[in-house]
Amino acid sequence: MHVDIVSIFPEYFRPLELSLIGKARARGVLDVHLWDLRDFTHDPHRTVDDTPYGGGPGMVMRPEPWGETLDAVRAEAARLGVDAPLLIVPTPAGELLTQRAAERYAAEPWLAFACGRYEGIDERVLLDARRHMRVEEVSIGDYVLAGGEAATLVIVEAVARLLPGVVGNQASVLDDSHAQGLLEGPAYTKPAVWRGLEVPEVLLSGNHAAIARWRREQAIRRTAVRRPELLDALPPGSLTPHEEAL
Ligand SMILES: COc1ccc2nc(C(=O)O)sc2c1
Repeated sequence: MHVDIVSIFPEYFRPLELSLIGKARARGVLDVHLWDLRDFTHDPHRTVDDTPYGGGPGMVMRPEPWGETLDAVRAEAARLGVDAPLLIVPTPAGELLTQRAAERYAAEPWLAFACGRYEGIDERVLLDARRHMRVEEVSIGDYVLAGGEAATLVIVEAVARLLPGVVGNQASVLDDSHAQGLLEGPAYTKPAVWRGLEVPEVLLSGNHAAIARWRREQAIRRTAVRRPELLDALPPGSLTPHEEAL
């Protein structure tokens, strides 16, 4: 997968050189190209923002540098044989990111991210981008960040870990919270007793069927308490009558 990230803070993405994603990049599973928006300005101060039409607080990101940068991103994608990357624009006004969306993004050959700052990007940038690319406006939660960079890091990590070969044990990806529409239950490791706290006996029993049953029940109970709406969203018949009663 190829990922383009446009930002005025490309150094914000140093974390993508570390750990799982850094290793995936070193192995060629993932290719990340950072674009500095200021490289596509033409004034001495490399200006990327201006006051909002209609007044109001803060500044809005100017359309010209964005238009030129996204043209360059598209040209690079075309040069490498991709007719149009999916452009993801993190914004508080976006659709909420879900695991299903991350799975959909993981199937794309090429993702581009437009990281806004200030009060956002001139709307015409998105309108123009939609003439040439699929564009999705995405939020990572019901809170507001200072810009799209942190959200882009979250989305890239949620997507990259789904790519084959990135996470060593692919089975662990399938059992993660939200992977099956449920929250993960509690996990334990050695020692069997720590500060007087014991590991649940079933996990020491070696009875794999009982362990699997216990883990699923724990996941259902935790989901029912913390995120009941996820249970409501499960496909009909996902829970047995016994599990429904938990
Ligand atoms: C100006 O660009 C921004 C500002 C805040 C913000 N908050 C996000 C979120 O997903 O919470 S994405 C995002 C982009």
